Amino acid sequence: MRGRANSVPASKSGQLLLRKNNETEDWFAATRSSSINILVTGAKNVGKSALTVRFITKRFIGEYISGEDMTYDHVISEEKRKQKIVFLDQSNDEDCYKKRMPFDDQNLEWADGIIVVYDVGNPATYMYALKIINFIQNKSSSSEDLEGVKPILLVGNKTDLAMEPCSMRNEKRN
Ligand SMILES: Nc1nc2c(ncn2[C@@H]2O[C@H](COP(=O)(O)OP(=O)(O)OP(=O)(O)O)[C@@H](O)[C@H]2O)c(=O)[nH]1
Repeated sequence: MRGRANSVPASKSGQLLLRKNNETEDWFAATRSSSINILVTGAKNVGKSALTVRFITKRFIGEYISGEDMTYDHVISEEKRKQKIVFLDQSNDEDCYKKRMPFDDQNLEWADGIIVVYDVGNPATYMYALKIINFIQNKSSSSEDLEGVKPILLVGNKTDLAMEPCSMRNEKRN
């Protein structure tokens, strides 16, 4: 564990409630009816937790729990209307490329949308992300439980690292 969950600040626009993922059947049922649910998935170490916390707090911070499944509750307010969004951030393990998928059917049924993250500097994580998207699309079209095709967002993360050699080259030129 690299982060300190208690020091994650609340966002100005809503509430950040972060907890270790210990959801039960009741938790799935309750959140399905009361919130917009987002599954965050992808290869290990691509920045799933960092990206989720950055979206909620608007800042890149190192103070979050990494390497564990987590859920984050976030409330957004728009025109006096409040909407709760729950993120399920699933940690992956070293053997993730060998395993079929990092989530189960229940996770997929629960999700209203899926964010698939890859590291722009690591092609293997991109190939894995495509595999995940392919799996979800095939599953959605063949399963009645999934209620049609879910929106999927493919996100390339760690762009700052990918740009580094280029900007260093430019500095040398100037
Ligand atoms: N430079 C840089 N580092 C990042 C970025 N996003 C995440 N990291 C770092 O990458 C490492 C992994 O980030 P996590 O958010 O824990 O990755 P994860 O995908 O949740 O990892 P697992 O839970 O182990 O599957 C951490 O050291 C982060 O600080 C980014 O955009 N840029």
